[in-house]
Amino acid sequence: MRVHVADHPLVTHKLTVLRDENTPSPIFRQLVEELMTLLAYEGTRNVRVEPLEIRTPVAVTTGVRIADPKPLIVPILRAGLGMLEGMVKLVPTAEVGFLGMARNEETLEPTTYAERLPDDLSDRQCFVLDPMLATGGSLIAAINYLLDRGATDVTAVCILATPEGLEAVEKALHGREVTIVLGAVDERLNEHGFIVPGLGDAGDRLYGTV
Ligand SMILES: O=P(O)(O)OC[C@H]1O[C@H](OP(=O)(O)OP(=O)(O)O)[C@H](O)[C@@H]1O
Ligand SMILES: O=c1cc[nH]c(=O)[nH]1
Ligand SMILES: [Mg+2]
Repeated sequence: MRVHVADHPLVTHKLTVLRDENTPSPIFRQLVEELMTLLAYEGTRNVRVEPLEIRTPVAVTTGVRIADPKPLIVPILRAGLGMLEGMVKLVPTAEVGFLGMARNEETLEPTTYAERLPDDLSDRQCFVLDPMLATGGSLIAAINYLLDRGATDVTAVCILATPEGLEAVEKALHGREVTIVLGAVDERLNEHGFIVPGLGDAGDRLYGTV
């Protein structure tokens, strides 16, 4: 498992405002989108491209374009939906699939309540979006879903993670290679399965629910 933690003052600045309990939903949503765009820059470092010859007003030159089949972006509903716009801004030709997952707040076990993905993912670069990696249960379920469909190239982008969650994901992968791009690794998981210091419940803060 490759883990990349963004080390950039703009990310830390935006994260600080995001964590603040006084930040209202509209600003929270905007910041999640902006943070995603910053993390997408790192997350798409290995996006597949193919050569493309073009003519500038001065000369013919060879550049690149994003290769077919296009990358597949998979936001995990609900909270991952807040990251989608930030990602498609950078990769507008990507296809979008969906996984709906909810964690039981007592057992902390995730259940999958919705799925809309291509059947065969064997040749797709997949980008999973979820702001929170807490126990790791939801991300493990999402990654397993994609691997079971044949995916071999999976990158997860999360805003916050815990050391415990990262360890759980690595253990569950049994050596299969996945990349995880993060805004920050927080201190720990608390007894209620929340990230400390974290930002609270990302879905509730994005969508104004309590
Ligand atoms: O690492 P875990 O312990 O599995 O926790 C992380 C999950 O919890 C949150 O979703 P939640 O279940 O609250 O659903 P929501 O996005 O609809 O609020 C979050 O967006 C992750 O999917
Ligand atoms: O801290 C946490 C943990 C799981 N899900 C969240 O939204 N926040
Ligand atoms: Mg939630």
